[in-house]
Amino acid sequence: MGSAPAANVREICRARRADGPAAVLAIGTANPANCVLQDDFPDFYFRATKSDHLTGLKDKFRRVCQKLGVQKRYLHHTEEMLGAHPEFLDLHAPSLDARLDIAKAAVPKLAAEASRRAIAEWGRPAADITHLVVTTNSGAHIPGVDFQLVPLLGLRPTVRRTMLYLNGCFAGAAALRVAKDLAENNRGARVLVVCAELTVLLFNRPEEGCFQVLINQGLFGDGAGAVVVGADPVITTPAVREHPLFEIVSAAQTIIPESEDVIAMHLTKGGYGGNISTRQVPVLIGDNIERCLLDAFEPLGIGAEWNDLFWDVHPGSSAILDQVDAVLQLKPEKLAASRRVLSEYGNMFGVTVIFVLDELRRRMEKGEEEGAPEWGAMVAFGPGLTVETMVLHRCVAQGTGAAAPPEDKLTVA
Ligand SMILES: CC(C)(COP(=O)(O)OP(=O)(O)OC[C@H]1O[C@@H](n2cnc3c(N)ncnc32)[C@H](O)[C@@H]1OP(=O)(O)O)[C@@H](O)C(=O)NCCC(=O)NCCSC(=O)CC(=O)O
Repeated sequence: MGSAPAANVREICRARRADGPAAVLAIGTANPANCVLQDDFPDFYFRATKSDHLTGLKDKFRRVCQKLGVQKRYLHHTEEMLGAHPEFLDLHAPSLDARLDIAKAAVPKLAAEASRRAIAEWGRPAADITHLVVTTNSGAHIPGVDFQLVPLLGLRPTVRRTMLYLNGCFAGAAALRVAKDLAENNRGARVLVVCAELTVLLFNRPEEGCFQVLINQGLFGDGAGAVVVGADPVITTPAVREHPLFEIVSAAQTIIPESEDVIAMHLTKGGYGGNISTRQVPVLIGDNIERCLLDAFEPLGIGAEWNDLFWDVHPGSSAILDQVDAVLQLKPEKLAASRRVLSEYGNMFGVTVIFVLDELRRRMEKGEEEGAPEWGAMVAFGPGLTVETMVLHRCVAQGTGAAAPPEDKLTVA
Protein backbone atom coordinates (compact mmCIF):
# COMPACT_ATOMS: atom_id res chain seq x y z
CA MET A 1 0.00 0.00 0.00
CA GLY A 2 1.50 3.33 -1.08
CA SER A 3 1.69 6.17 1.38
CA ALA A 4 -0.34 9.29 0.70
CA PRO A 5 1.58 12.50 0.07
CA ALA A 6 1.90 14.69 3.16
CA ALA A 7 -0.39 17.35 1.72
CA ASN A 8 -3.21 14.79 1.41
CA VAL A 9 -2.83 13.69 4.99
CA ARG A 10 -3.16 17.31 6.07
CA GLU A 11 -6.27 17.61 3.92
CA ILE A 12 -7.75 14.46 5.41
CA CYS A 13 -7.09 15.77 8.94
CA ARG A 14 -8.56 19.16 8.13
CA ALA A 15 -11.67 17.60 6.59
CA ARG A 16 -12.21 15.56 9.75
CA ARG A 17 -12.35 18.65 11.95
CA ALA A 18 -15.55 20.49 12.71
CA ASP A 19 -16.11 23.94 11.23
CA GLY A 20 -17.46 25.64 14.33
CA PRO A 21 -16.82 25.63 18.06
CA ALA A 22 -18.06 22.94 20.41
CA ALA A 23 -21.32 23.87 22.05
CA VAL A 24 -23.46 22.65 24.92
CA LEU A 25 -26.48 21.11 23.17
CA ALA A 26 -28.40 19.80 26.19
CA ILE A 27 -28.10 19.44 29.95
CA GLY A 28 -29.57 16.87 32.35
CA THR A 29 -29.28 16.57 36.12
CA ALA A 30 -30.31 14.05 38.78
CA ASN A 31 -30.12 13.57 42.55
CA PRO A 32 -30.95 10.69 44.88
CA ALA A 33 -34.42 10.80 46.43
CA ASN A 34 -33.21 11.30 50.01
CA CYS A 35 -33.29 15.05 50.74
CA VAL A 36 -31.72 16.42 53.93
CA LEU A 37 -32.27 19.90 55.28
CA GLN A 38 -29.18 21.60 56.64
CA ASP A 39 -31.02 22.78 59.77
CA ASP A 40 -31.95 19.18 60.63
CA PHE A 41 -28.65 17.65 59.57
CA PRO A 42 -26.62 18.05 62.82
CA ASP A 43 -29.33 16.12 64.72
CA PHE A 44 -29.44 13.41 62.07
CA TYR A 45 -25.67 13.16 61.81
CA PHE A 46 -24.88 12.98 65.51
CA ARG A 47 -27.77 10.53 66.09
CA ALA A 48 -26.83 8.27 63.18
CA THR A 49 -23.21 8.18 64.31
CA LYS A 50 -24.14 7.64 67.98
CA SER A 51 -22.24 10.81 68.89
CA ASP A 52 -24.90 12.83 70.70
CA HIS A 53 -22.72 12.84 73.83
CA LEU A 54 -20.23 15.12 71.99
CA THR A 55 -22.36 18.17 72.72
CA GLY A 56 -19.61 20.78 72.19
CA LEU A 57 -18.65 19.28 68.84
CA LYS A 58 -22.27 19.11 67.78
CA ASP A 59 -22.69 22.83 68.57
CA LYS A 60 -19.58 23.58 66.55
CA PHE A 61 -20.88 21.48 63.67
CA ARG A 62 -24.14 23.39 63.80
CA ARG A 63 -22.21 26.68 63.54
CA VAL A 64 -20.09 25.39 60.65
CA CYS A 65 -23.19 24.08 58.81
CA GLN A 66 -24.70 27.58 58.94
CA LYS A 67 -21.58 29.13 57.38
CA LEU A 68 -21.28 26.97 54.29
CA GLY A 69 -24.12 28.46 52.22
CA VAL A 70 -26.02 25.15 52.06
CA GLN A 71 -29.69 24.77 52.98
CA LYS A 72 -30.54 21.45 51.42
CA ARG A 73 -28.73 18.44 49.98
CA TYR A 74 -29.52 15.02 48.55
CA LEU A 75 -27.68 11.99 49.89
CA HIS A 76 -27.72 8.41 48.71
CA HIS A 77 -26.83 7.11 52.16
CA THR A 78 -29.66 6.92 54.66
CA GLU A 79 -29.84 6.15 58.35
CA GLU A 80 -30.87 2.56 57.48
CA MET A 81 -27.85 2.10 55.25
CA LEU A 82 -25.54 3.47 57.95
CA GLY A 83 -27.21 1.16 60.47
CA ALA A 84 -26.35 -1.79 58.24
CA HIS A 85 -22.69 -0.69 58.07
CA PRO A 86 -21.36 -0.03 61.60
CA GLU A 87 -17.86 -0.06 60.10
CA PHE A 88 -18.67 3.29 58.38
CA LEU A 89 -18.79 4.91 61.80
CA ASP A 90 -15.22 4.02 62.68
CA LEU A 91 -12.49 6.11 61.05
CA HIS A 92 -10.03 3.28 61.57
CA ALA A 93 -12.11 0.25 60.52
CA PRO A 94 -11.70 -1.26 57.05
CA SER A 95 -14.79 -0.18 55.15
CA LEU A 96 -13.54 0.70 51.68
CA ASP A 97 -14.82 -2.45 49.99
CA ALA A 98 -18.37 -1.95 51.29
CA ARG A 99 -18.35 1.72 50.31
CA LEU A 100 -17.06 0.89 46.83
CA ASP A 101 -19.75 -1.78 46.42
CA ILE A 102 -22.43 0.81 47.18
CA ALA A 103 -20.89 3.27 44.73
CA LYS A 104 -20.51 0.59 42.06
CA ALA A 105 -24.24 -0.13 42.11
CA ALA A 106 -25.56 3.41 42.60
CA VAL A 107 -23.27 5.70 40.59
CA PRO A 108 -24.15 4.26 37.14
CA LYS A 109 -27.89 4.51 37.93
CA LEU A 110 -27.65 8.15 38.97
CA ALA A 111 -25.36 8.91 36.02
CA ALA A 112 -27.85 7.22 33.66
CA GLU A 113 -30.75 9.25 35.05
CA ALA A 114 -29.00 12.56 34.34
CA SER A 115 -27.84 11.28 30.94
CA ARG A 116 -31.33 10.21 29.88
CA ARG A 117 -32.59 13.72 30.66
CA ALA A 118 -29.81 15.30 28.62
CA ILE A 119 -30.38 12.94 25.70
CA ALA A 120 -34.15 13.52 25.80
CA GLU A 121 -33.62 17.27 25.68
CA TRP A 122 -31.09 16.88 22.88
CA GLY A 123 -33.79 15.09 20.85
CA ARG A 124 -31.64 12.63 18.94
CA PRO A 125 -31.29 8.87 19.53
CA ALA A 126 -28.77 7.73 22.15
CA ALA A 127 -27.08 5.71 19.41
CA ASP A 128 -26.00 9.01 17.78
CA ILE A 129 -23.63 9.65 20.69
CA THR A 130 -20.14 9.05 19.31
CA HIS A 131 -18.00 9.73 22.41
CA LEU A 132 -18.55 9.34 26.13
CA VAL A 133 -16.53 11.18 28.78
CA VAL A 134 -17.37 10.10 32.31
CA THR A 135 -15.91 11.38 35.53
CA THR A 136 -16.36 10.49 39.18
CA ASN A 137 -14.51 10.58 42.47
CA SER A 138 -16.92 7.94 43.79
CA GLY A 139 -15.38 4.66 42.85
CA ALA A 140 -12.36 2.96 41.46
CA HIS A 141 -13.66 0.19 39.27
CA ILE A 142 -12.61 -1.24 35.95
CA PRO A 143 -14.55 -1.55 33.83
CA GLY A 144 -16.03 1.66 35.16
CA VAL A 145 -19.19 3.74 35.03
CA ASP A 146 -18.45 4.53 31.39
CA PHE A 147 -18.74 0.83 30.53
CA GLN A 148 -21.96 0.40 32.54
CA LEU A 149 -23.56 3.39 30.83
CA VAL A 150 -23.34 1.85 27.35
CA PRO A 151 -26.13 -0.73 27.87
CA LEU A 152 -28.00 1.43 30.37
CA LEU A 153 -28.38 4.23 27.82
CA GLY A 154 -28.46 2.15 24.64
CA LEU A 155 -25.23 3.65 23.35
CA ARG A 156 -23.36 1.89 20.55
CA PRO A 157 -20.70 -0.59 21.67
CA THR A 158 -18.32 1.42 19.46
CA VAL A 159 -18.87 4.64 21.40
CA ARG A 160 -15.41 6.00 22.24
CA ARG A 161 -15.14 6.11 26.02
CA THR A 162 -12.87 8.17 28.27
CA MET A 163 -13.03 7.64 32.03
CA LEU A 164 -11.61 10.32 34.34
CA TYR A 165 -11.27 9.22 37.97
CA LEU A 166 -10.37 11.32 41.01
CA ASN A 167 -10.26 14.83 39.61
CA GLY A 168 -11.89 16.30 42.70
CA CYS A 169 -14.09 19.30 42.19
CA PHE A 170 -12.65 20.32 38.83
CA ALA A 171 -13.82 17.03 37.28
CA GLY A 172 -16.90 18.47 35.53
CA ALA A 173 -14.97 21.31 33.91
CA ALA A 174 -12.16 18.94 32.93
CA ALA A 175 -14.63 16.57 31.27
CA LEU A 176 -16.19 19.46 29.35
CA ARG A 177 -12.70 20.58 28.26
CA VAL A 178 -11.98 17.09 26.91
CA ALA A 179 -15.39 17.02 25.19
CA LYS A 180 -14.67 20.35 23.50
CA ASP A 181 -11.48 18.96 21.98
CA LEU A 182 -13.21 15.76 20.89
CA ALA A 183 -16.12 17.62 19.31
CA GLU A 184 -13.95 20.11 17.44
CA ASN A 185 -11.50 17.52 16.16
CA ASN A 186 -14.00 14.92 14.99
CA ARG A 187 -16.54 16.29 12.52
CA GLY A 188 -20.03 15.20 13.50
CA ALA A 189 -18.97 13.98 16.96
CA ARG A 190 -21.59 14.13 19.68
CA VAL A 191 -19.98 13.77 23.09
CA LEU A 192 -21.93 12.81 26.17
CA VAL A 193 -20.23 14.20 29.28
CA VAL A 194 -21.36 12.57 32.50
CA CYS A 195 -20.28 13.48 36.01
CA ALA A 196 -21.68 11.62 39.03
CA GLU A 197 -20.84 11.76 42.73
CA LEU A 198 -21.89 10.00 45.92
CA THR A 199 -20.46 11.04 49.28
CA VAL A 200 -20.73 7.59 50.85
CA LEU A 201 -16.93 7.34 50.53
CA LEU A 202 -16.59 10.48 52.67
CA PHE A 203 -19.02 9.56 55.40
CA ASN A 204 -17.46 9.30 58.84
CA ARG A 205 -18.16 9.76 62.51
CA PRO A 206 -17.31 13.15 64.08
CA GLU A 207 -14.14 13.22 66.15
CA GLU A 208 -12.75 15.95 68.40
CA GLY A 209 -9.87 17.68 66.64
CA CYS A 210 -10.87 16.47 63.17
CA PHE A 211 -12.34 19.51 61.48
CA GLN A 212 -12.12 17.92 58.04
CA VAL A 213 -14.80 15.39 58.95
CA LEU A 214 -17.17 18.24 59.86
CA ILE A 215 -16.58 19.96 56.53
CA ASN A 216 -17.03 16.69 54.64
CA GLN A 217 -20.39 16.05 56.31
CA GLY A 218 -21.69 19.61 56.22
CA LEU A 219 -20.75 20.68 52.71
CA PHE A 220 -20.94 17.90 50.16
CA GLY A 221 -23.99 16.44 48.42
CA ASP A 222 -24.76 13.71 45.89
CA GLY A 223 -25.82 14.26 42.30
CA ALA A 224 -25.13 13.70 38.63
CA GLY A 225 -24.95 16.03 35.66
CA ALA A 226 -24.82 15.24 31.96
CA VAL A 227 -24.15 17.45 28.97
CA VAL A 228 -24.31 16.71 25.25
CA VAL A 229 -21.51 18.57 23.48
CA GLY A 230 -21.13 18.93 19.72
CA ALA A 231 -20.04 21.35 17.02
CA ASP A 232 -21.96 22.44 13.92
CA PRO A 233 -25.59 21.99 15.04
CA VAL A 234 -27.63 19.63 12.89
CA ILE A 235 -31.20 19.32 11.64
CA THR A 236 -31.85 15.60 11.37
CA THR A 237 -35.51 15.94 10.43
CA PRO A 238 -37.66 19.05 10.17
CA ALA A 239 -38.97 18.22 13.65
CA VAL A 240 -35.63 17.56 15.31
CA ARG A 241 -33.02 20.26 15.43
CA GLU A 242 -30.17 20.74 17.81
CA HIS A 243 -30.33 23.86 19.95
CA PRO A 244 -26.93 25.02 21.11
CA LEU A 245 -27.11 26.73 24.49
CA PHE A 246 -23.52 27.83 25.09
CA GLU A 247 -20.51 27.72 22.78
CA ILE A 248 -17.34 26.60 24.53
CA VAL A 249 -14.91 29.14 23.18
CA SER A 250 -11.80 28.24 25.13
CA ALA A 251 -10.81 25.97 27.98
CA ALA A 252 -7.70 26.06 30.16
CA GLN A 253 -6.27 24.52 33.29
CA THR A 254 -3.71 26.01 35.68
CA ILE A 255 -1.86 24.72 38.75
CA ILE A 256 -1.47 27.31 41.49
CA PRO A 257 2.23 27.20 42.46
CA GLU A 258 3.18 25.32 45.64
CA SER A 259 -0.39 24.25 46.26
CA GLU A 260 0.14 20.48 46.30
CA ASP A 261 -1.21 19.98 49.81
CA VAL A 262 -4.00 22.57 49.79
CA ILE A 263 -6.64 20.07 48.67
CA ALA A 264 -5.34 16.51 48.81
CA MET A 265 -7.44 13.37 49.09
CA HIS A 266 -6.73 9.67 48.74
CA LEU A 267 -8.48 6.36 49.20
CA THR A 268 -7.83 4.66 52.50
CA LYS A 269 -9.19 1.47 54.05
CA GLY A 270 -11.84 3.70 55.66
CA GLY A 271 -12.97 5.60 52.57
CA TYR A 272 -11.57 8.99 51.63
CA GLY A 273 -8.75 10.44 53.69
CA GLY A 274 -6.92 13.68 53.13
CA ASN A 275 -7.26 17.30 53.89
CA ILE A 276 -8.76 20.49 52.56
CA SER A 277 -7.05 23.60 53.92
CA THR A 278 -10.32 25.40 54.35
CA ARG A 279 -8.77 28.68 55.47
CA GLN A 280 -6.22 28.74 52.65
CA VAL A 281 -8.53 27.71 49.79
CA PRO A 282 -10.60 30.93 49.60
CA VAL A 283 -7.46 33.07 49.99
CA LEU A 284 -5.53 31.28 47.25
CA ILE A 285 -8.50 31.38 44.90
CA GLY A 286 -8.84 35.10 45.58
CA ASP A 287 -5.14 35.67 44.93
CA ASN A 288 -5.16 33.82 41.61
CA ILE A 289 -8.56 33.98 39.98
CA GLU A 290 -8.16 37.29 38.18
CA ARG A 291 -4.88 36.22 36.55
CA CYS A 292 -6.50 32.95 35.36
CA LEU A 293 -9.41 34.91 33.89
CA LEU A 294 -7.19 37.46 32.18
CA ASP A 295 -5.17 34.61 30.66
CA ALA A 296 -8.42 33.17 29.30
CA PHE A 297 -10.07 36.34 28.02
CA GLU A 298 -7.18 38.54 26.82
CA PRO A 299 -6.10 36.29 23.92
CA LEU A 300 -9.68 36.40 22.65
CA GLY A 301 -9.71 40.19 22.63
CA ILE A 302 -12.66 40.26 25.00
CA GLY A 303 -12.53 43.10 27.53
CA ALA A 304 -12.27 42.15 31.18
CA GLU A 305 -15.26 44.02 32.57
CA TRP A 306 -16.25 41.19 34.83
CA ASN A 307 -19.73 42.53 35.52
CA ASP A 308 -20.56 42.25 31.80
CA LEU A 309 -20.21 38.47 31.92
CA PHE A 310 -22.42 35.64 33.17
CA TRP A 311 -20.74 33.40 35.75
CA ASP A 312 -20.59 29.70 36.47
CA VAL A 313 -18.24 29.50 39.46
CA HIS A 314 -17.82 26.21 41.31
CA PRO A 315 -19.50 26.93 44.64
CA GLY A 316 -16.89 25.33 46.90
CA SER A 317 -18.58 27.09 49.84
CA SER A 318 -20.04 30.53 50.43
CA ALA A 319 -16.67 31.78 51.74
CA ILE A 320 -15.15 30.95 48.34
CA LEU A 321 -17.93 32.71 46.43
CA ASP A 322 -17.61 35.73 48.75
CA GLN A 323 -13.90 35.89 47.97
CA VAL A 324 -14.52 35.69 44.21
CA ASP A 325 -17.17 38.41 44.55
CA ALA A 326 -14.79 40.64 46.49
CA VAL A 327 -11.76 40.22 44.25
CA LEU A 328 -13.63 40.67 40.97
CA GLN A 329 -15.93 43.31 42.49
CA LEU A 330 -18.96 41.55 41.11
CA LYS A 331 -22.47 42.87 41.51
CA PRO A 332 -24.41 40.79 44.05
CA GLU A 333 -26.55 38.96 41.48
CA LYS A 334 -23.59 37.81 39.36
CA LEU A 335 -22.99 34.64 41.34
CA ALA A 336 -26.70 34.02 41.95
CA ALA A 337 -26.71 30.76 39.95
CA SER A 338 -23.70 29.39 41.87
CA ARG A 339 -25.16 30.45 45.21
CA ARG A 340 -28.55 28.91 44.43
CA VAL A 341 -27.05 25.56 43.46
CA LEU A 342 -24.86 25.54 46.60
CA SER A 343 -27.90 26.33 48.71
CA GLU A 344 -30.23 23.76 47.11
CA TYR A 345 -27.80 20.88 46.49
CA GLY A 346 -24.53 21.48 48.38
CA ASN A 347 -21.09 21.06 46.86
CA MET A 348 -21.41 18.03 44.55
CA PHE A 349 -17.75 18.05 43.50
CA GLY A 350 -17.41 18.29 39.70
CA VAL A 351 -21.14 17.86 39.15
CA THR A 352 -21.82 21.29 40.61
CA VAL A 353 -20.69 23.39 37.62
CA ILE A 354 -23.11 21.42 35.41
CA PHE A 355 -25.99 22.23 37.77
CA VAL A 356 -24.91 25.88 37.70
CA LEU A 357 -24.88 25.82 33.89
CA ASP A 358 -28.40 24.41 33.95
CA GLU A 359 -29.46 27.07 36.46
CA LEU A 360 -27.92 29.82 34.28
CA ARG A 361 -29.79 28.54 31.24
CA ARG A 362 -33.04 28.57 33.21
CA ARG A 363 -32.39 32.10 34.50
CA MET A 364 -31.64 33.29 30.97
CA GLU A 365 -34.79 31.70 29.61
CA LYS A 366 -36.82 33.48 32.29
CA GLY A 367 -35.00 36.78 31.66
CA GLU A 368 -33.61 36.72 35.21
CA GLU A 369 -29.97 37.18 34.21
CA GLU A 370 -29.55 40.94 34.34
CA GLY A 371 -28.32 42.48 31.10
CA ALA A 372 -28.60 39.09 29.32
CA PRO A 373 -24.80 38.85 28.97
CA GLU A 374 -23.51 37.26 25.79
CA TRP A 375 -20.16 36.12 27.20
CA GLY A 376 -19.50 34.18 30.34
CA ALA A 377 -16.93 32.28 32.37
CA MET A 378 -16.93 28.89 34.00
CA VAL A 379 -14.38 28.60 36.80
CA ALA A 380 -13.83 25.40 38.73
CA PHE A 381 -11.34 24.57 41.49
CA GLY A 382 -9.97 21.31 42.71
CA PRO A 383 -7.07 19.33 44.11
CA GLY A 384 -3.63 20.71 44.49
CA LEU A 385 -5.07 23.83 43.89
CA THR A 386 -6.03 23.55 40.25
CA VAL A 387 -8.15 26.11 38.44
CA GLU A 388 -10.13 25.27 35.30
CA THR A 389 -11.27 28.28 33.28
CA MET A 390 -13.67 28.16 30.37
CA VAL A 391 -14.90 31.01 28.19
CA LEU A 392 -18.52 30.52 27.18
CA HIS A 393 -20.61 32.31 24.60
CA ARG A 394 -24.35 32.25 24.99
CA CYS A 395 -26.15 31.23 21.81
CA VAL A 396 -28.52 34.12 21.38
CA ALA A 397 -32.12 33.23 22.08
CA GLN A 398 -34.81 33.51 19.48
CA GLY A 399 -37.68 34.95 21.45
CA THR A 400 -37.70 32.77 24.54
CA GLY A 401 -34.04 32.41 25.24
CA ALA A 402 -34.18 28.72 24.31
CA ALA A 403 -31.26 29.32 22.06
CA ALA A 404 -31.57 28.29 18.44
CA PRO A 405 -28.81 28.93 15.94
CA PRO A 406 -29.34 31.13 12.89
CA GLU A 407 -30.33 29.14 9.78
CA ASP A 408 -27.00 29.75 8.04
CA LYS A 409 -25.18 28.08 10.95
CA LEU A 410 -27.23 24.90 10.67
CA THR A 411 -26.05 21.89 8.75
CA VAL A 412 -28.24 19.05 7.57
CA ALA A 413 -27.12 15.55 8.58
C1 LIG B 1 -14.69 26.48 56.93
C2 LIG B 1 -15.46 27.76 56.79
C3 LIG B 1 -16.93 27.45 56.59
C4 LIG B 1 -15.33 28.58 58.08
O1 LIG B 1 -16.06 29.76 57.94
P1 LIG B 1 -15.61 31.14 58.59
O2 LIG B 1 -14.17 31.29 58.39
O3 LIG B 1 -16.55 32.18 58.11
O4 LIG B 1 -16.00 30.91 60.09
P2 LIG B 1 -15.17 30.77 61.42
O5 LIG B 1 -13.75 31.18 61.29
O6 LIG B 1 -16.00 31.41 62.45
O7 LIG B 1 -15.20 29.18 61.61
C5 LIG B 1 -16.33 28.51 62.11
C6 LIG B 1 -15.84 27.50 63.12
O8 LIG B 1 -14.99 26.56 62.44
C7 LIG B 1 -13.67 26.59 62.99
N1 LIG B 1 -12.71 26.43 61.93
C8 LIG B 1 -12.71 27.09 60.74
N2 LIG B 1 -11.71 26.64 59.98
C9 LIG B 1 -11.06 25.71 60.69
C10 LIG B 1 -9.95 24.88 60.45
N3 LIG B 1 -9.32 24.91 59.28
N4 LIG B 1 -9.58 24.01 61.40
C11 LIG B 1 -10.24 23.94 62.59
N5 LIG B 1 -11.32 24.70 62.88
C12 LIG B 1 -11.71 25.57 61.95
C13 LIG B 1 -13.54 27.95 63.68
O9 LIG B 1 -12.60 27.91 64.70
C14 LIG B 1 -14.96 28.15 64.22
O10 LIG B 1 -15.14 27.39 65.36
P3 LIG B 1 -16.00 27.95 66.60
O11 LIG B 1 -17.38 28.21 66.04
O12 LIG B 1 -15.96 26.83 67.58
O13 LIG B 1 -15.34 29.19 67.05
C15 LIG B 1 -14.90 28.63 55.63
O14 LIG B 1 -13.57 29.01 55.93
C16 LIG B 1 -14.94 27.97 54.30
O15 LIG B 1 -16.01 27.81 53.68
N6 LIG B 1 -13.76 27.60 53.76
C17 LIG B 1 -13.67 27.00 52.44
C18 LIG B 1 -14.20 25.62 52.41
C19 LIG B 1 -13.57 24.83 51.27
O16 LIG B 1 -12.33 24.69 51.27
N7 LIG B 1 -14.35 24.39 50.31
C20 LIG B 1 -13.80 23.72 49.18
C21 LIG B 1 -14.21 22.32 49.24
S1 LIG B 1 -13.20 21.40 48.19
C22 LIG B 1 -13.74 21.70 46.65
O17 LIG B 1 -14.74 22.32 46.43
C23 LIG B 1 -12.86 21.16 45.58
C24 LIG B 1 -12.37 19.74 45.68
O18 LIG B 1 -12.65 19.03 46.65
O19 LIG B 1 -11.69 19.28 44.76
